[in-house]
Amino acid sequence: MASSARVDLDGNPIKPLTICMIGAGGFIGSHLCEKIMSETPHKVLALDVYNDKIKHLLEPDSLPWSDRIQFHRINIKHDSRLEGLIKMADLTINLAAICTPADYNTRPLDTIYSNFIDALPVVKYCSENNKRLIHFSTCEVYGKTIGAFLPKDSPLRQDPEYYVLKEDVSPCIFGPIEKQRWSYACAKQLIERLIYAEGAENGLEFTIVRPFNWIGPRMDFIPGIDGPSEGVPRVLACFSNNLLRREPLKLVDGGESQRTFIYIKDAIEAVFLMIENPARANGQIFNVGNPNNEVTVRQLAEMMTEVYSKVSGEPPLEVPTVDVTSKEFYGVGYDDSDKRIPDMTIINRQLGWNPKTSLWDLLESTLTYQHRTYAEAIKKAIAKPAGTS
Ligand SMILES: NC(=O)c1ccc[n+]([C@@H]2O[C@H](COP(=O)([O-])OP(=O)(O)OC[C@H]3O[C@@H](n4cnc5c(N)ncnc54)[C@H](O)[C@@H]3O)[C@@H](O)[C@H]2O)c1
Ligand SMILES: O=c1ccn([C@@H]2O[C@H](COP(=O)(O)OP(=O)(O)O[C@H]3OC[C@@H](O)[C@H](O)[C@H]3O)[C@@H](O)[C@H]2O)c(=O)[nH]1
Repeated sequence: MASSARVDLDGNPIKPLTICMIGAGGFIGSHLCEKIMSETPHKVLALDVYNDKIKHLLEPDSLPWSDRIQFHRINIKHDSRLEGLIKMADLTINLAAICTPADYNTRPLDTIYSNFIDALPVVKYCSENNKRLIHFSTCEVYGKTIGAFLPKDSPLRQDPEYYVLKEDVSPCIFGPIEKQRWSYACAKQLIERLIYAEGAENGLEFTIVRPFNWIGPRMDFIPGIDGPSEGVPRVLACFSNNLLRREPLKLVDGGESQRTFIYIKDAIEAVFLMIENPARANGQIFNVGNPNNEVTVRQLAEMMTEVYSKVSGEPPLEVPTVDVTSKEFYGVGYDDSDKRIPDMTIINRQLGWNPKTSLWDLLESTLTYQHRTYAEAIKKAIAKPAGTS
């Protein structure tokens, strides 16, 4: 229910905002728009090249929030309407980016342009027009952990000092230039530094968000169903696709890398607190993740296999996983983050936020969605003889 009697964490009333959301048609944007429409009186100017994931919020005109959301089909690379839309808003949230690892080493130029060059005018227009900016960076700016460089049997590898990632302490550790995987992380790091400098020198009011593997419904695409057959999405969609097609899940380089996964709905709560508590969020860089949900990619594959079997009623495959090299899977120039545990001190102190959902529970609701949304379409696609349309 939209209500104008909302209060912030300090008990002050929150005035209705106009938010210019760039990349609103993506995974995170769609969840943010959904919650803003159903729970607040705020208006959204939704900018993206696509709107499939927010169609349900735009049509029909009779929706209760139809006067509070406007879609603008804009490519921010070249559209003179961008500054005008930023000027119309109180706050800009920039989500637009190429952010799938399969692109970082195969399309490094597009990746660097998208994550750095294309974000420049957004930062400039916010700064020049005294508009607040919430910019989406990434946990990848930390790169590898210090612990990754210790001998395998070093007891220091167990010491959190060597692996927990802290916004104001941890270094950013990337591989060599020929490992083009780091094109994304490096571009994101430089735009963070630029935003920080705009804050320091020109008084830009900013918040930087570093998401740690947010997952849930509507993430990426299922190859051959609502995205290209040869496309490689992020791991949730890769493994969902394998499960839906009853193929073994592919473990890159043994599936030894570790990640912490957070449910999109928990993470969106954190973004809401940032939106509505500018005095506590301005000038801050926030890790947003769930340190309690750590697994290796192999463990993720095993858990997803078990959960999918439960929600679909289909028995798991006898051989549920298969090993592939990163060169086979991603091509030359791939590299990986070894481990990603977010430190939560700053977000706890500033916003009092904590994630809630366990990995099992978030996989259960997400895979239920994947099964309901895609199982029939996959069956039809598989039944169709090759070459027919
Ligand atoms: N999902 C995660 O776990 C995660 C982790 C770390 C960082 N992030 C960051 O969060 C942001 C959003 O991620 P997401 O998971 O929603 O990705 P997404 O790909 O689903 O969303 C990005 C959206 O930006 C749009 N976009 C890209 N370039 C554009 C352009 N030139 N003009 C207009 N629109 C453009 C895309 O069409 C897409 O809808 C990105 O900046 C990403 O780097 C996400
Ligand atoms: O089929 C697959 C897909 C992926 N993987 C592995 O699973 C791990 C996670 O892969 P993801 O595709 O989710 O991407 P990563 O976690 O490496 O990076 C992500 O991190 C945060 C964001 O900035 C981006 O969304 C993305 O860069 C990697 O180790 C990858 O090699 C597999 O083993 N099999």
